[in-house]
Amino acid sequence: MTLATENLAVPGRLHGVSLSLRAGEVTAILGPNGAGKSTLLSALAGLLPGPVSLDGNLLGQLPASVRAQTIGYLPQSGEVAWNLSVESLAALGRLPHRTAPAQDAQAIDAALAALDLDDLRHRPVAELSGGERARALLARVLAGTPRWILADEPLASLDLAHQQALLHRFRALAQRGQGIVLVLHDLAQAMNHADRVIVLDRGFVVADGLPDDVLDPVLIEQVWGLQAQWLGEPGHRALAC
Ligand SMILES: Nc1ncnc2c1ncn2[C@@H]1O[C@H](COP(=O)(O)OP(=O)(O)OP(=O)(O)O)[C@@H](O)[C@H]1O
Repeated sequence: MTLATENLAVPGRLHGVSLSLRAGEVTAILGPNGAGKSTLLSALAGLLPGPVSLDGNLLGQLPASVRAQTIGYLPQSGEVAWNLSVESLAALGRLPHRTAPAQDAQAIDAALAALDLDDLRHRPVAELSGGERARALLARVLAGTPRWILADEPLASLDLAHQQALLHRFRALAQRGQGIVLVLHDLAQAMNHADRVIVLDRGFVVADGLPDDVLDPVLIEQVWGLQAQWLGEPGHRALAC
């Protein structure tokens, strides 16, 4: 099960990106502001033109319904166009499916529980805090039970406890065979929770591999311009700058 691209170029934004992502793994896409992370994620989701393939089939040639069932995409912006309830927002994740109401309800309940939204399920999204709204938007993605979850900075506005819970949830989903692709800024989260990291700089992939191999102080200084060193034990590392 792969989501792959070959020589992907978006003028001025991405240059000759080739990679093959594997389901069952948590992949973190890292890089400074403007490096091209969101552009890459939206291209992988099929939202920009480019040669992206799912298990060898070009995304553009797959029916829209199959793409929508298979890839769940969480954009960086936390905007919600309509003032739906949290539950109704999550239910939008079921639209690509034609399953029985009971099955839909089960998927929605599971997504709301996973995001700690049970108590907020009837609340209009306009009356949520930023972090609550971010969790509600992610619930929509989880409710769709997609094989691939592509999430752009899903942890950005969450408190520490919800960040940890979500990282563990992503791990559990990967263990069940889903492909998890996260744009992150926190290198320690990538180091501790990703199976693979891809580092972008000015539109180029400059590193791709195991977190421990890729995120060495030399690369961090080269890409982020920071002198840093890792502290702590594997799985619980912290970055001192
Ligand atoms: N719609 C667009 N049209 C043209 N250029 C864009 C567009 N969106 C982003 N860019 C530019 O493309 C480059 C990559 O942007 P992108 O949003 O992919 O970066 P990013 O790595 O996700 O950054 P950040 O960490 O700030 O979210 C930037 O130089 C940005 O200014």
